[in-house]
Amino acid sequence: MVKDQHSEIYQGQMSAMANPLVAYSLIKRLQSEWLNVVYSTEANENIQDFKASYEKEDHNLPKFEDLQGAAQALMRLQDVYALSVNGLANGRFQRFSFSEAVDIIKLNVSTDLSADDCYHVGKVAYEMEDYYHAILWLEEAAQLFREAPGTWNTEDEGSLESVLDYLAFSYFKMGNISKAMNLSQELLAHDPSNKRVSRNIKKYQRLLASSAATSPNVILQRPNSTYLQTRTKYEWLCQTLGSQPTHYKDPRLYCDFYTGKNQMLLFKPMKREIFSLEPYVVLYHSFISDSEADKIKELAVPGLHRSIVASGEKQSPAHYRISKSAWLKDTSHTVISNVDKRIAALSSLNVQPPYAEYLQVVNYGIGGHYEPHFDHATSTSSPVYKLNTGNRVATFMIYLSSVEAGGSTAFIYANFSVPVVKNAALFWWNLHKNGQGNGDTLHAGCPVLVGDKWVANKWVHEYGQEFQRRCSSNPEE
Ligand SMILES: O=C(O)CCC(=O)C(=O)O
Ligand SMILES: [Fe+2]
Repeated sequence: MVKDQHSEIYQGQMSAMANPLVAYSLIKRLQSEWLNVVYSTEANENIQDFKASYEKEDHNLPKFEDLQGAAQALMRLQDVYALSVNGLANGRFQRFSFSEAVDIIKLNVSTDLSADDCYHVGKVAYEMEDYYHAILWLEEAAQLFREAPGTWNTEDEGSLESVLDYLAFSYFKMGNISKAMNLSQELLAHDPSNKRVSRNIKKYQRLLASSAATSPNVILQRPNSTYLQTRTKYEWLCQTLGSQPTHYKDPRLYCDFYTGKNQMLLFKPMKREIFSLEPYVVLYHSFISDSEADKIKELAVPGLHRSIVASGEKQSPAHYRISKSAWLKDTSHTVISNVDKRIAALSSLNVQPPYAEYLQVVNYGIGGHYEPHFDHATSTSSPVYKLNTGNRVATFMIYLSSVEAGGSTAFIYANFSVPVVKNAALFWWNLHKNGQGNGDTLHAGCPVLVGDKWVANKWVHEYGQEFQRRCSSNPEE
């Protein structure tokens, strides 16, 4: 049966993996379900061959932390895009609008999640002591197990009993004792000899009888660990998927063919879309060609590593930036040096090292994101100063791919988001002309809902630009 499910997925195009539900269930099948099947009694025939071939492939298969990451990605998508868990379990991306579930995107390739898939997401949340998500996913798992009583698949790790056990404890932790008791009683009916559950029921009864018990109407709230001061705005900007209609109401935000002061551009003007004046943010359409984008991605693949962020003087991975990245030198290929030349022509900035960093290529996988941040250093000990060429004065960010949904670039305080436009480049100044960081540039890469997002960053530093960008003591400029 598992084999059939695998062939089903492999026969679909690779783009099926762009769907986070397909990606999650495939990772789960390869990580834990294979293991369950290999070590099951059903696998008795040809057991040696079966185990040997599993062990041979083991190092290529996703690890437990990959599965945990995929489950966390689903919960991130659920939160940021306000998706219903029931919709996700049915292979759909739905949001409630006036108490009606509405599809926010329809896909040709999707997959339902099994009861065990939902159980696993719930368990990942439970283990992080995130009872909010645990309850939502375990409720879905319990419902799916209840709908098919007595059926259990070899590849499953969970069962209705295990779901009820975790669910009851999650409700208990959230202060909803009567729910915890009802679920424990349901569990006891399936497993009457379970002494631990009987003891728990007695404890819940005592608590309910005493004044220590809290109201059963405790509201489920998202955990504080995902707290961000700007979260509501960030999520709203992500949900609109870029290009707010209000953006077009201001006549100063226009589109033109830009030639600047550069001869190269006179022959081939650049399509410029002004997104914002304060901070100054513009999108240059068709900044690179499809073949250049493909080449940059190809050059980056061997060097991709989990992205890191500055934390004090050091750099380390962080839950708020989930992606892989690689650095490409201008000398690594003519495509890279040509991109540098084009950036210099457009911005008149000096992008020669060490006045700019190498090109950073970033790939966001399922649920990949970069929460609100500044590109410039906000502390003097930041690694940004390692080049000894000052702070990051400007960002040039090229979209090397499109995405099917999500992944827009949200400017939180400036109140707009830019959709992913393949081959376009987004430019903005990070610093005021007096060298101070511009707080209005706070921005984020929204989680990728469906697709495989690639961008390339070119960060230009302050030094070397003295004649290109004159300083000013006016803090407004
Ligand atoms: O991916 C995006 O849209 C934003 C990326 C970003 O801000 C960064 O890499 O610094
Ligand atoms: Fe950034």
